[in-house]
Amino acid sequence: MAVSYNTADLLVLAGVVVSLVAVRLYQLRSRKLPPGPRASFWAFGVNKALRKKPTEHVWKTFSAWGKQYGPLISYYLGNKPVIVITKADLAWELLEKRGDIYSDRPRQVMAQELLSRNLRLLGQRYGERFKKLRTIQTQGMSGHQALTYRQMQTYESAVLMRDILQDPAAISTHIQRFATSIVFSISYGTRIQNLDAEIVENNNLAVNHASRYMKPGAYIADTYPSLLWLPKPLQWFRYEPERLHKWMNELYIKLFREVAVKMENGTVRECASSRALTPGKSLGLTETELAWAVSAPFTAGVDTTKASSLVFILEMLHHPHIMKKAQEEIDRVIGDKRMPAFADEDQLPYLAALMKESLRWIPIAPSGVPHAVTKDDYFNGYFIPKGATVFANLRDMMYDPELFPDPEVFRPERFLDTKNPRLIDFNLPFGFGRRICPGLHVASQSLWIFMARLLWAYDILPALDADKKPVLPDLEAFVGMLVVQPARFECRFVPRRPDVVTVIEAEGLEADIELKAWD
Ligand code: HEM
Repeated sequence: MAVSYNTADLLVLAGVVVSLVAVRLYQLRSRKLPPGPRASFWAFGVNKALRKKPTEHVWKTFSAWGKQYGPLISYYLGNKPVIVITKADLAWELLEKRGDIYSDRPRQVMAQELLSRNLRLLGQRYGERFKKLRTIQTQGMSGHQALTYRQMQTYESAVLMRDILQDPAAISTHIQRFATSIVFSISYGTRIQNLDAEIVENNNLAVNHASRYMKPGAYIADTYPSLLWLPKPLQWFRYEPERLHKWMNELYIKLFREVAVKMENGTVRECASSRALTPGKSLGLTETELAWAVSAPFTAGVDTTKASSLVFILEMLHHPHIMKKAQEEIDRVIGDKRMPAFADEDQLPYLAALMKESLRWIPIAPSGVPHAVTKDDYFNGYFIPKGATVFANLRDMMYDPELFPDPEVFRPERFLDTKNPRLIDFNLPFGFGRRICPGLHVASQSLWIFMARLLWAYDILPALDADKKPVLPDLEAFVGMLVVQPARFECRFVPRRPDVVTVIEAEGLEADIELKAWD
């Protein structure tokens, strides 16, 4: 039945809309948002401090604002309120304890809606689909499940130590291969021997596109989503992400279907894809949703592991006395006839503390990954409006003198002496609440075995200049946006004893044989 409206109906409708908008604007103006910079009218709501240098790391701006306005800050991006938290206890209070309303991600027109069609977990809006996609991750990477990857991580780290021996200058590439192979084995049951493989290049490209589109304030459609009301042919900004989406979709589905074929042939190695393809385990998700779900470890797990490993090397170059102390512990427990293994973990408390301090001193996700709030909320007398983006500026939290006295000092002992359960079980680098990094157990295992074996095998020494003087890499030179890593630097890896080489070669050979099961 056709419905017709008369002028009076339309006027009433317009009146209701205008009243609702007016009430909302009144609420936003009259309720007290946390303090912070306010953009001028002529800045069209885009804060000038963030506009000036779009490539500058936002955590630095947030940090400066924290000093000026306090630990809870607000500003506007377009007409969207953004909250920034710079103290961990406030973040735990909001993002963890009130996780039922602080677990959304901000609306991302470019990265999530156009490029990923709401399929990528990292930017996934909170809701039923998120819960299912997240379950796929937690099932595949829980603390318990992560234990089953230790064997593969042990062998991959043996290969990594041998790669460093053979070509130390290519350390960054070796670590990337190590990290890539681990996440690929977890997702698809297949290892990666060579980064030149087309499938790796394509996945890297997909990740690069995703992080490019996630940059806050970089795209006008993110600041002004109302541009989506334009007729489609006039939405110039959607063509490229939509074209890339099609390509990414084909990539992820192809990888997923290859596992299905292996399952039919009985040649599959258990992995996230095979579990998702097992009858009764798909949680009612479509093939496309599952294919994107199992791709998540690649998106979020390669750059992060690589960045943390490079950061560790950088920190050891700047703190040789701490490297020595950790090596003394390792030598005492392990000796020189074999490399450290996961079974030694409990006997290496200093190494465990060193790993935590390494993640604290240079957090590789310095401004965290933004959450969003799904209901109006009040905190400490401030109003936090529904829909606000919420950044937890991890870099500030790691340098909070109340939590970490003398925060500028690199001192692993702070994690040995502590009785604070938050520092004993230190997952602050991995985020908060229902969005906490689901890969944290896998990542911690990769980092632990890498650090243990690297320190057992090598002295990490600065590069030498033409006059044979040591050159320390710059601690301020970092590249990246959401995840940052040290700008390219040079250093030397010197085998600590002649028999180290023999052990590395023998364990490398054994790893080659054992890893054939993942080929
Ligand atoms: C040292 C290495 C790593 C660090 C520091 C790290 C850190 C983080 C952080 C801060 C978040 C956002 C949490 C939040 O929103 O509150 C995150 C999310 C995520 N991480 Fe990691 N991560 C690491 C390694 C990994 C690895 C190895 C994997 C997979 C194997 C992984 C998979 C993910 C996924 C899938 C998400 C998105 C979760 C969601 O949005 O619900 N991460 N990570």
